[in-house]
Amino acid sequence: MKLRKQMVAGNWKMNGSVELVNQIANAISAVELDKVDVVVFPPYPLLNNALQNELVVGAQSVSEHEAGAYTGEIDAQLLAELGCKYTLVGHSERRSIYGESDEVVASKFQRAQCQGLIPVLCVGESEQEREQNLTESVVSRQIDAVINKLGVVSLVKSVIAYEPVWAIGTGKTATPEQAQQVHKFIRDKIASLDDAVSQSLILLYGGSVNEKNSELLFAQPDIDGGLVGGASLNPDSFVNICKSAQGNV
Ligand SMILES: O=C[C@H](O)COP(=O)(O)O
Repeated sequence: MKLRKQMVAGNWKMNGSVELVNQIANAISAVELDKVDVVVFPPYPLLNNALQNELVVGAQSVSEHEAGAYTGEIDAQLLAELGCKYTLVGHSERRSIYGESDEVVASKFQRAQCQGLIPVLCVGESEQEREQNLTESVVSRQIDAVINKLGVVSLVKSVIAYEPVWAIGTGKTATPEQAQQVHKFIRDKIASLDDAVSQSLILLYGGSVNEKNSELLFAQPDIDGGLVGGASLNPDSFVNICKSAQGNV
């Protein structure tokens, strides 16, 4: 039994359709939403459809800037006005493909919170960094960028998703023990600064989560659910993953 309410988030990345929004909305009615928070992160053009279907919704990224001359960027204020509750910040694809630095990610985190959005801060090491035993220092550095800018209390209204880069979209999931080890490291690190913040913080695991491995991953004491990519595009799989989280509460 866990005290923290579990959470399962589906990051659709640059996938999905109006039809998929409808299918997911129908499928989710089978989940006990008092036990697990279910959130979908569709591409921006589908946010409104998802909201109309009464899904809890987040954006996949957000601008660090206030509204203005930033062609192609999306303002946190507008996302909040639309009805989004969450936004991802620092997903590894944003860091590696679009060059988002720890500092930019921390600014996005700040801008999101200023507008009442809950940032889901994504952290995780590459395969090479894991082989060099740098997992803890990489994850620490990524989290410290936020703590140093905004203080540990800023984590109260946030979620952290540990997503080892080598497990994203590869089918190579971290074992429950590997994932738990890093989640415990993160929780202990934050506890050393503020125990209450640490104990209430939702920590998600992401990286090739599917309906076969989710139950064991989510059963780990410091894993509070998952950030699911590929498997969140299949309504049956996504619902089964959500159901595997609801059993822990
Ligand atoms: O945000 C989700 C992660 O990138 C995981 O994606 P994946 O489940 O397809 O490995």
